[in-house]
Amino acid sequence: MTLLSLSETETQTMAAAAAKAAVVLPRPVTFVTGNAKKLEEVKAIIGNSIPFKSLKLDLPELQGEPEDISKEKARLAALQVDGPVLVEDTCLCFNALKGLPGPYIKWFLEKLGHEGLNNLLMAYEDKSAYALCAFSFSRGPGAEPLTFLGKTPGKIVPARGPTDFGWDPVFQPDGYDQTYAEMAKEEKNKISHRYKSLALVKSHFKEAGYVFQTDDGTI
Ligand SMILES: Nc1ncnc2c1ncn2[C@H]1C[C@H](O)[C@@H](COP(=O)(O)OP(=O)(O)OP(=O)(O)O)O1
Ligand SMILES: [Mg+2]
Repeated sequence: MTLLSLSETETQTMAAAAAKAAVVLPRPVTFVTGNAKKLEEVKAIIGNSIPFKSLKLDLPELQGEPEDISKEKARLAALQVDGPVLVEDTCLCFNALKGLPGPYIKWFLEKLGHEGLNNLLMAYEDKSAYALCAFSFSRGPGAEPLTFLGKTPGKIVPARGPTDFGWDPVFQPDGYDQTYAEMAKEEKNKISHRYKSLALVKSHFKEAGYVFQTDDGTI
């Protein structure tokens, strides 16, 4: 048998090449979100590094741990899109409340507003919190999603700055005098929970070397 006559190094090289064989994705990655502001940030951070389009869809979210919610969103999105997808779920976690509201921040914010979020911590001296972003990527229906987590520590403060993006006015990242809302977009996009998890997504794409198929060949 030919294989038996190969040296150990040659066999290893072949195995490494096979493992590195490029995975072909049938189309660009669709980022599925119902949140226009999120999309804006993702576009600004990803740039041209990943062939990418978007779909406005508010996917149902399972209850549970952030990573599981994000993975399940990716499974649902892959079925809807019938192709490769990227989704994101954001949590705002208060340390005094052992991580809550966490993934439920959207509903807490909607019902309680910025002042209400501050009031939740009134009985506690510890105002520290962290923003957690979980991106999940699925290659398509049935493929197990990969999850990339980014975390930015900070504290909850009375609202300051423009109020056009969710809880940004009440979150002040550690090492800064400004809230997320007060910071310049470019500055925020350099340190945010979303930036950190997207950096992991980008390096995964670089390592995996996915090949994207288009109607007239591959890109
Ligand atoms: N800097 C921020 N990054 C992400 N979300 C933020 C930020 N500031 C405020 N939010 C809000 C938007 C939502 O109310 C909540 C995050 O909930 P999440 O389910 O991840 O978003 P969403 O439902 O608006 O979009 P999606 O359709 O992607 O789930 O936090
Ligand atoms: Mg949502």
